[in-house]
Amino acid sequence: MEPLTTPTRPPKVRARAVTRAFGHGGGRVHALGPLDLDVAHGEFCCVVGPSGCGKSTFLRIVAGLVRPSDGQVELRAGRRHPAAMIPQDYGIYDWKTVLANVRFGLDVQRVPRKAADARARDWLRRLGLADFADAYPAALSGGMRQRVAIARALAVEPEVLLMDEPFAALDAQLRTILQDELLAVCQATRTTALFVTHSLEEAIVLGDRVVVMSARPGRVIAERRPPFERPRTGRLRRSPEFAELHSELWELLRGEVQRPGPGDAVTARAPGRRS
Ligand SMILES: Nc1ncnc2c1ncn2[C@@H]1O[C@H](COP(=O)(O)OP(=O)(O)OP(=O)(O)O)[C@@H](O)[C@H]1O
Repeated sequence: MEPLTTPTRPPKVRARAVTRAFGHGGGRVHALGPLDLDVAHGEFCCVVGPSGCGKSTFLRIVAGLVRPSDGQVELRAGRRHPAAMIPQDYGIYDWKTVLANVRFGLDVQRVPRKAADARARDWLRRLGLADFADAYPAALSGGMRQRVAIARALAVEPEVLLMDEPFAALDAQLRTILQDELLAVCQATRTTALFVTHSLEEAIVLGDRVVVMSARPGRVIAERRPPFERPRTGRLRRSPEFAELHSELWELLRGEVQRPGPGDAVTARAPGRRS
């Protein structure tokens, strides 16, 4: 495995020996770790790994939604609301208009209504939703709902954007378009991003770094830096370097997918966990 790079500034996210187990006794599942990961300021870090290896669990730990069983996660940020998360199901509210959904985080932060409306409308415009501010989510397509979720997360100007397979439910064309849009926005705002995906293609296109996790309990087994300059565009998908990296990472992942994991019913104590 290549060593983690040492950023010149302290990492924005630092995870050390993070483990998480669920359940008790014979039904205890060792879901994650021990996992070490640094994400540098402004870095777009993609995490890939076999299904059930603990990717979402790790993201939720970084978001502060789940506690690790052991280990530490530090999120170095100057603001009160440093991180925003886009969950798999988008997490938008059907009873609120598109504008109110995008403004939601700003309302929670008690940003005055006029300023919050202006910022929300600006994000709607950037994501091509300006004409839908007063619509309700039920009237939107899947891709538009996804854009609302992205706009809502970015409207709070988070220092760290956490995304859990945000494009999983979309068709291939729309996924490509939204990948390019996300890339453009994150490059422009230099937002630090931790992005979980099943798709190697997506990870290579978006990531400054692609981190590969083992089968459950997920640990970092490899990381690669896609050799593409920024600003990037989706055209890099057609380059030989892309194909080469994709095939290398796919071999690594295939080994993990085929590796028999510990049975869910087996008692598995998180390594290093104090009893
Ligand atoms: N709240 C929970 N209670 C019990 N087990 C859980 C809980 N959350 C996750 N797990 C278990 O932890 C393991 C890791 O789950 P997690 O959702 O983090 O994996 P994942 O890598 O994100 O999977 P996928 O790629 O399929 O979304 C799985 O075995 C899952 O069943």
